[in-house]
Amino acid sequence: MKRSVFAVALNHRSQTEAWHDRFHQSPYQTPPKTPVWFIKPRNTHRRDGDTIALPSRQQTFSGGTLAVIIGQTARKVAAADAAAFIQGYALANDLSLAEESFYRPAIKAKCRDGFCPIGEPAPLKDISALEIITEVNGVGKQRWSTADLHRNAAELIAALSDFATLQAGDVILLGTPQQRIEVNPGDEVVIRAAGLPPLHNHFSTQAEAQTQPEGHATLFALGLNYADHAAELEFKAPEEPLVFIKAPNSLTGDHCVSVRPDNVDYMHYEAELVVVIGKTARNVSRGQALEYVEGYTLCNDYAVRDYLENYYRPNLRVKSRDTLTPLLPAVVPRSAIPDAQNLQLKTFINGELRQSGNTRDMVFDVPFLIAYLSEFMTLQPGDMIATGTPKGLADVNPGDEVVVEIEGVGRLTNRIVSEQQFEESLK
Ligand SMILES: O=C(O)C/C(=C\C=C(/O)C(=O)O)C(=O)O
Ligand SMILES: [Mg+2]
Repeated sequence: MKRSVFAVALNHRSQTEAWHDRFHQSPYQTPPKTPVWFIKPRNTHRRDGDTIALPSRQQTFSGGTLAVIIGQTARKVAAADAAAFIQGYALANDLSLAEESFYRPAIKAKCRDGFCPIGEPAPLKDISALEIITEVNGVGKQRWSTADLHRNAAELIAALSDFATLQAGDVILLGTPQQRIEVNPGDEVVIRAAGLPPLHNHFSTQAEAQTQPEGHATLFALGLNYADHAAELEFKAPEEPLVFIKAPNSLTGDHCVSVRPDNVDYMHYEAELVVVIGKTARNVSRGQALEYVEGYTLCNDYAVRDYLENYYRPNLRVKSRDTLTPLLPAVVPRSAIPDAQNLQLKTFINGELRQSGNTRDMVFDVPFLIAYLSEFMTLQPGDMIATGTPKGLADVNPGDEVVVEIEGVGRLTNRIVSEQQFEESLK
């Protein structure tokens, strides 16, 4: 089944208590006002009974949690109505390396292969104070209650479905306490809760042979991968790639509309070269990286910057809203693009050139990005990397026609509509 697994950080009281002082200092300044969403992409998905390979040099921590399984399309659902959109619940493990920062997406810590096993679902009537128990090698190591979450399942469905349409089979992980449980090769971990099938996983140094995972292809995106763009947002160019993941609900195609939320000041277009992975890539060197590229396309990585908070920047509310990622479906084969690091990118608003740059100015080039990601996770055929945007951001408004273009790759047109126009088009 194709499904998106959304997860929320900092939803357990013990986490916000532990981070309280840090969240009043730089770069955070204030505690988060909205849920801090992240995505567990398909390479992390595993099932009950699967063996999970642990990274060799870093300590991994278990994060037993409850997964809410969505039963029907959910869009702008009020918390009071959310129960009708829940098909059931399952136990899950939001595995992670140590959480040292909440400032940028913790892809390296949370999105490693196998870092999200989810058990079999079951209906449950009341999850308001469900005890989630973690046992390692038969010994109880942790017990926590969903009563200690800041937001319950209904409130999270309401918050997420406000900007992201959820589909049947999508999953929301409710969060974990600050204290996590170490897991080591050889461990048997069982997550239990009354009324749900337990989730058993064996941990090892060896990965089991994986078939092509089910689930949506992952669209990785780069933040601030052009130094001139970083400067215009008053950032320094990054020293390590800033990777985030765009949720599938945000994707649209050529000649589609993108919705500008009401009452915002900054909806920015971003023309980006997109690399499409052609074959499974794990621990690929820079020298070999291009052999794993099927071809190239382009996207417009819209951002509603009013919604930026200094947590998991950029949060899904900024970049993964419905309709905010127009993507050209046609992929130009790698053989047709002799040098992906010398392509002109342009954005036109109502025919006027507003953004212009060249892929030669990427801070981290395509081979580097493939080598970097494949060092800690497996890239699968169909996965994509949106490589960041150059300088030249400007606000767009309902009625604007936005064209992004990359020489030799294509031209992608879309139109901005207001929320009201969009709602009317759905009737
Ligand atoms: O959103 C921001 O302000 C910066 C950012 C992401 C930027 C891009 O998507 C881009 O440079 O293409 C971030 O990760 O904070
Ligand atoms: Mg971008």
